[in-house]
Amino acid sequence: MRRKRREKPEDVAISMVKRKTDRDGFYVKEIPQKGRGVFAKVKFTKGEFLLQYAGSLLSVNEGDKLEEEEGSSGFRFFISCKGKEFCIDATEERETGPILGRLVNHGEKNEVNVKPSILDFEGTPVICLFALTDIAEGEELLYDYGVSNLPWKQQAKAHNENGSTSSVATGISASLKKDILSSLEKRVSDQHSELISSVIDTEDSPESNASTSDPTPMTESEQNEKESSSPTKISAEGLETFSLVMDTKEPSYGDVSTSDSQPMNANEQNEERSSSQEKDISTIGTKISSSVMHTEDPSNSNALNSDPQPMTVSERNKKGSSSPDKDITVEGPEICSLLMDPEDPSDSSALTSDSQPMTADDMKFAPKILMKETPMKHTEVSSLVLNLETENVLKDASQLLNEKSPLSLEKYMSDIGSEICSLIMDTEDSLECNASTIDSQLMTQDIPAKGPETCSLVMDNEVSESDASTSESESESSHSDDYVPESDYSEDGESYVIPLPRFTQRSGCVSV
Ligand SMILES: C[S@@+](CC[C@H](N)C(=O)[O-])C[C@H]1O[C@@H](n2cnc3c(N)ncnc32)[C@H](O)[C@@H]1O
Repeated sequence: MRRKRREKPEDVAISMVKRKTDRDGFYVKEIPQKGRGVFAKVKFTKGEFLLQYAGSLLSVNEGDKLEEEEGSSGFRFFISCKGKEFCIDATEERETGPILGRLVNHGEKNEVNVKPSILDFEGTPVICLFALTDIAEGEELLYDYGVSNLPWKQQAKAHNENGSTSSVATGISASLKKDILSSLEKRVSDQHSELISSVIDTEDSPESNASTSDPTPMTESEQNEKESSSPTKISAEGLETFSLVMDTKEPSYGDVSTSDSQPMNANEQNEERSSSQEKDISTIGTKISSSVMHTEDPSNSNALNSDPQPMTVSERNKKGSSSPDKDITVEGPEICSLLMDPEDPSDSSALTSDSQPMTADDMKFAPKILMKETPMKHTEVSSLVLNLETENVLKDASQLLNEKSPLSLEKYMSDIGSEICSLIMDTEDSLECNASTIDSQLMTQDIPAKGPETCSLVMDNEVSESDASTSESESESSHSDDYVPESDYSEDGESYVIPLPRFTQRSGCVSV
């Protein structure tokens, strides 16, 4: 008996296109980080027709216009068929018809199991997906979108390399960054109010004063000795010496406290201890976030209005050498200005018009956070990171405060300085990496516009090796069980198949 000849996959494809429906054997599942994906419910053999990528057929100009106006939807593919270019736009989510093809996700070279091809169906190009390998039950269908530097890849890479904070600043548009920033500002400010109330509560409670538990206030000579001693010794003394620890570690601020010729006497020391801890924590949050806000928005004049003791630089100077925070306070505007973009003259108004420099209390925490010079290059990013970190600082400081643990609080505050510096540097690295990503995406975007033959460049680079090695054997075995569509007119002269390299997506799948 003669064995029935197996139907050619492209004929199966055309008959499914005619029926305007998906074939059975697939299901859709949500995948973390990817959205929906299509999975095989049954086994499929290499070469089999799987699904149609159905959408509206547009001219390249129409597709380009939509890309420009709406950004990339992730569902617009620019293809070429018989020397002409088209766009198939599957952005619209349909209820009926072939709806699964558009949900197939991108896969890396080593994971792809699907091959897209373009068939000519009654003069109209259609994208059909064929099995590139045997596909097991439960396997996700994946094909190569033909776009290098896919945005989600960059984001995942940055996330892996730098941790979650960096990814916040990577791959996001300026407007999104602005939104994040303003929402962070709000959160920081809310958190700060919460912290203030918790500090007030803590101060009201007699047993809760962590600093008063210090049993041995220093004498004047002890205090003098302390001023010149090692960071380790100083840091063990208590919170008020925290700025000395930081100053010693950071030479450019060494004069802030070590030049202070008016050490505190024992009473002052005691008083300082009893009030400074909670106050420092609560005010530094406002100051840092306000500095960021001022830097971002010169018109924001009420950010520091709640400061109970604002003093101008000249007021500070008039206060005389008896003021232990004189030197520190004079430094305030300068430090704030580190956050400003030196190349943007409009920024200077933000702080020159601000008559409320940081106080000495603020400086105990501020120098390490503010002094890093790197952020001058990317004020916006720095502010973002500072906002994030301010929020974390406030949260953690609040927790430590609740734990009434001055030493751990001191250590924590000391640690965060360097963490923030490296975060800012990481973020800047990511930003640079992102800039080059955007460049390459723009290049990728330009390539297909130059003509059908250049469309293949993107795909060629990605799949040429594996594809070239299989295409010949595929052609040879085009009528065998292993049949995979080839790049020739079929026997009836109607259906037309273009191999992978002609299939490319014009731009990244996610708007950047
Ligand atoms: C053609 S759609 C695929 C279906 C999509 N997952 C959904 O739920 O609608 C392309 C979009 O899916 C996401 N995507 C596809 N492949 C991905 C991958 N490997 N990793 C992460 N996201 C992916 C991207 O958001 C891309 O813009």
